[in-house]
Amino acid sequence: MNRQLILEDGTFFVGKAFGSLKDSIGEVVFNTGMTGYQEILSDPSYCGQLVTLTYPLVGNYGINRDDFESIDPAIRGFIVKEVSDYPSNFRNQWTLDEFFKAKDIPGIAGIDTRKLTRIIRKYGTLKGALCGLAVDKEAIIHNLQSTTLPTNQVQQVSTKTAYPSPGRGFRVVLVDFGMKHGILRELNKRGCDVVVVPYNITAEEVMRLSPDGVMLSNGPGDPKDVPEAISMIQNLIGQIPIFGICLGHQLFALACGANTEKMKFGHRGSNHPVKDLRTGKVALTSQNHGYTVTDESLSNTELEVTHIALNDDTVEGLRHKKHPVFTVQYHPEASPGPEDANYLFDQFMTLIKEAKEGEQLCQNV
Ligand SMILES: NC(=O)CC[C@H](N)C(=O)O
Repeated sequence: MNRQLILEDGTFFVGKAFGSLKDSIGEVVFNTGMTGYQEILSDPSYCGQLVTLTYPLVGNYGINRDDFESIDPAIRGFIVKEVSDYPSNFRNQWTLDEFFKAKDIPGIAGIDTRKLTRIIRKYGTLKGALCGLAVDKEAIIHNLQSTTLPTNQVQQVSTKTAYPSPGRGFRVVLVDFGMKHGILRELNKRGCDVVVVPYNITAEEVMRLSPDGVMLSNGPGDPKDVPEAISMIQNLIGQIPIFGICLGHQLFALACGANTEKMKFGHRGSNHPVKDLRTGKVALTSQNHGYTVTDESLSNTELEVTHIALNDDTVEGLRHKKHPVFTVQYHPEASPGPEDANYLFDQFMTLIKEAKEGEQLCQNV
C-alpha cells in the first residue's frame, strides 16, 4: 500500500507501507550506521522519533531474539530506502514487516533517505507525519508546524519498578532513563550486582540500596525535562562514584551548573570520532543524541572536558575535578557500533575500587 511522509516544511515523499498502517507523527532524525538496525530501532532514546537510515538496504538479516536494546521499541516509525522481505541469517526470526506489525509500529520503504537526510542536515531536525495518500496535506503541514511534541519520554520508557540483576561483584545502582540493555550487559559482564531503578528515584533511596557505584543511563528527549533526576544527581555527587552515559552525561552537567542546548540535527551513527584530550587518542564511537552540553557554560563549574567530537568540536566527555564522577556523551556499550570505548566500563570499576580502598583506609586510621 502506498503511504507518505510529510515534513513540516512542506516536503513530502511517497513510498510503500510495511509494519503497522497507523498514522504517526514525530521528530525525523537520521542515523548513518551501515549495520545495527535492530539495535537502533529498539534503542529507547529514539522515543517519539521517526528514524531514517542513510544505509539503503534494511532488514536483510532479519530481527532476532538476541540483539534488542529494549524489547518494546519506542520509535514512532521507521523510514527506509529498501526493506528486505527475505532476510537471510541463522538467527533470523522475524522480517522487519512482521516485527513492526506485531509491535504496531509503522514503517515506510522506497524513500530516498539520503535526500531526506540532506534536507535535515540543511534545515535541522524537522517534525514529520507518516500517513496515507488521501489526506489534506495543507492541514497536516499546518498541524505539524503548530504541534509541540510530548516531552515526557523518559517517564514513558523508564522502568516503573526497581529490579535486580544479581552478580558477585560491585553493587551498582543503574538509573534507567530509557536504558539500552547493552549497559546492563557490560556491568553484568564485569560481575556487578546491579539494581535497575526508575528515573524518579531520590538520592536517599539510591543510598539506601548501599551501592558501591551509580550508573546513569542514556534516555530520550531534552535533559531539562527531568528536573527530579537533576536534583537526585546533585545530592549524590561526592557521596559515591558515578558514571553517566548520554542523557546521564547531560543530566550530570546540568546538576553541576552547566547548560545544554538542542543541536541542529544531532549525532546518530556508528563512526563518530571522539578525542580523549588527556591522551590524544581517538576512538570511533556509536552515538545517538540531539542535545549537547555547551562548552561556554562549563567555565563556572567544577567540571573538566575530557573528550571532544572531532567532527564539530562539541563536548563528548566530562570529569568532576573534586569528586569521582565521569560521563560521556557517546555509547561505550556500542550496540551497535565499534567497541573502542568499552574500556570506560573498566575505568568505572577502577574508580569504584579506589573509592572503596579509600574508605577502608579511613576506617583503619
Ligand atoms: N542517547 C541518549 O541518551 C540521548 C540523550 C538525549 N535524549 C539527546 O537526544 O541528546
